[in-house]
Amino acid sequence: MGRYDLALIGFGGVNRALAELISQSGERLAKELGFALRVVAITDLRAGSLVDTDGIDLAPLLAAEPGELSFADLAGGSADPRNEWVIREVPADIVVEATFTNPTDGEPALSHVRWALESGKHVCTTNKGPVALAGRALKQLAAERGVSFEFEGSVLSGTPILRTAERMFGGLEITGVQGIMNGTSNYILGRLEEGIELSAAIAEAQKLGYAEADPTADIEGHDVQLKVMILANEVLGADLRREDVFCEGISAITPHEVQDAASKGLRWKLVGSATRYEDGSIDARVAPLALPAQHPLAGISGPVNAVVFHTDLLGTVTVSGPGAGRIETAYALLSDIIAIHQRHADDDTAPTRPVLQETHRV
Ligand SMILES: NC(=O)C1=CN([C@@H]2O[C@H](COP(=O)(O)OP(=O)(O)OC[C@H]3O[C@@H](n4cnc5c(N)ncnc54)[C@H](O)[C@@H]3O)[C@@H](O)[C@H]2O)C=CC1
Ligand SMILES: N[C@@H](CC=O)C(=O)O
Repeated sequence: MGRYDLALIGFGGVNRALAELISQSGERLAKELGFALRVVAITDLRAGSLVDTDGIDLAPLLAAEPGELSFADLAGGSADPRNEWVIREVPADIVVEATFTNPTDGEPALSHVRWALESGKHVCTTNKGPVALAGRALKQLAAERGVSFEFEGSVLSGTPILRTAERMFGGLEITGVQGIMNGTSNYILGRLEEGIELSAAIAEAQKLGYAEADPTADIEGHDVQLKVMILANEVLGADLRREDVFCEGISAITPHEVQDAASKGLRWKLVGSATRYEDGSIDARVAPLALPAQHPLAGISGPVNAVVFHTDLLGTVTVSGPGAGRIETAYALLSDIIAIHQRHADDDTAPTRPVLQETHRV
């Protein structure tokens, strides 16, 4: 049976959940999927870096409280994340990028992805920054190096919206997308409706693992802005920059407004949309809307998200499922790894790496 060696960049909620999945269910998954997974490197801003090309023993790391983890005193460990060295030099097959999303310039995640692709390694990421701001260039780089760049978790977490559109909508013309694409703000709007204060609702979303490290991105709509860019670029063939997407968040909406709307049968939702017009122009925006109960997005509650695709032959098609959550997003990474396997398992031109044991090949 083949095996993929992984380098995890960022060891917060999502990559820890992936490590847990590998540690607890690795054998079952290997039987089902036909390949094993092993973690050979982890880097984290706070914990440092840890490398073991024979495979890191994940159980003791997962037993430690996230805030207390330090790799400095472990064999193969350092207090320094050494991201570039780890990404370029450690013989991993797949680099799994799950550091903070930076909506302004995508860094440093953008560099992490670029270094990995330049080194001939596959990349999967849940980080929206590199995908939204440089997706086209990164896909080009991946194609040149004969590797994959996968990012299913960048929109709707583990709900396979990008792959559904790519693989299942052949022959359809998609003219627009409209959706609830942020679990945190949707969860918060629901809690405001129940009478919870904004600050308390944000704290809950953080504890549940839905919110960004800086929840401003969730509240002010920047997270959805990136997701609209990704969807429009992937599904509508657009090439949007951030300034092309109008953005207004939910920070100005009061609990009273949410409750008042609910009493009139309306639900406030943070809606992202992109519409392609006949002249080829695209209108893309993020804004809170008070939706009537019969709208397909009005009943989407909590961290659940949904996207309505407008198509020529089917009318509207709605995909709905988890939009945030550590385990749900780790599943997106697993689905990316499966996609890499499906695409490359038969490659006889696997990229060469500096230190490559035969067992690293799949
Ligand atoms: N949590 C969720 O529901 C979802 C998260 N995402 C995205 O996935 C990524 C990870 O999310 P979480 O794990 O929830 O975030 P998190 O904040 O729990 O973890 C991020 C980790 O990255 C580390 N980090 C930050 N900068 C680093 C650097 N330069 N080098 C090494 N490590 C670095 C931090 O120390 C932290 O441990 C984010 O980009 C987020 O936007 C995407 C979909 C859903
Ligand atoms: N903070 C984001 C996480 C997923 O992208 C959200 O709440 O949707």
